[in-house]
Amino acid sequence: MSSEARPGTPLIELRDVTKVFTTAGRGRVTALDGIDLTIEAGDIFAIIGYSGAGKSTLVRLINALERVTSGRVIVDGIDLTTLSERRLREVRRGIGMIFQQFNLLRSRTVFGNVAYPLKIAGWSKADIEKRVAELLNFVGILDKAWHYPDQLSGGQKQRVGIARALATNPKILLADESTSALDPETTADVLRLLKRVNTELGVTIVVITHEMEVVREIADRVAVLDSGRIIEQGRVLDVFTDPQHETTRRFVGTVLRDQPEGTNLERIRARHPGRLVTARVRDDRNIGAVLSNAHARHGVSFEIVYGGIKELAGQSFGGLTLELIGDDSGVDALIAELREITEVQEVAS
Ligand SMILES: Nc1ncnc2c1ncn2[C@@H]1O[C@H](COP(=O)(O)OP(=O)(O)OP(=O)(O)O)[C@@H](O)[C@H]1O
Repeated sequence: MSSEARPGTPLIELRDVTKVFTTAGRGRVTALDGIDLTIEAGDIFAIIGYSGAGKSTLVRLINALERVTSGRVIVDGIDLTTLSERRLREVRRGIGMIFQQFNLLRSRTVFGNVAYPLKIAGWSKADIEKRVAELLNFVGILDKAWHYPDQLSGGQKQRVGIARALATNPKILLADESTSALDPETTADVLRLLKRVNTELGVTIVVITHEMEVVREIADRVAVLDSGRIIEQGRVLDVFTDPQHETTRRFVGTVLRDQPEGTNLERIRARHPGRLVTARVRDDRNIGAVLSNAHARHGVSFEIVYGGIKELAGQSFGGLTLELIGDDSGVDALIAELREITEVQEVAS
């Protein structure tokens, strides 16, 4: 791999990639079907999908642990589909990887785990010591250098995993469900560390996840994978704001929880008999101005009955459910006015 990849230039490209497994029990399984994907240098790119969508297969094609059935995988300008096994091993050295279950060597200390890839790469003892100290300092566990993995918490183990993955200065870090085994607070710590890996070290990160919260926290761009196909991709803000596909809407819904459902909705209904609407809230859509004039203009008052607003790519984003109290024509007029600036959904009674 060349040593420089300029931000904004394509670093990982999949062109019309299909991967078919032939199995004894299920016959031919199409794990990936016509995938077109470009990941640019400097990005944190998330690939999200439910179990079986094809995420792991996609990762294994990027680090050349699997070969495509058809199509091309180009990493840093090199077409992996044409390379010999020996050359593929070299390419793999430029790609770090972290895992859900950390995959540390239990018989080695933290130092030994991080030193391992450097030994294999033939580094001198002095260089290894210097590099490992630097890495452990960066991930914040220098004081644990002589501990064994079993003596560490999940978050500390993943820090070791990150230090080990970065040891040989890879340009790309693949994070496969890297926070799925961690509690929410530790997840947030590890995601913050990955963000530093991206901004301070310039490493391009591909995050594989089934959790939209992870995408919201860390990613610049996202591709949604469903049954081996990419059904949607783009900037995280755009995908969250305007999801096109039902699967994407379900993922977005898991993060925002901004619309009342089920027993929540029943409880709200029992207390608020008026018409209920959910309005999309975004920094650039000032629904407050319309609502503050609602009584004067339409004879309608309102009560906020439910809401979920999150920070996303530096903006506030979410939904507010309002009970609108007034006669039907006034409420209709207010909804029409709100719809001029944002999406408004009437909650079915
Ligand atoms: N080596 C294999 N042999 C046969 N079928 C496979 C193989 N690897 C994956 N598959 C199949 O390909 C499809 C996609 O699997 P994959 O593991 O890539 O999905 P995933 O999104 O990573 O799911 P999970 O989150 O459960 O790991 C599934 O139907 C799976 O059974």
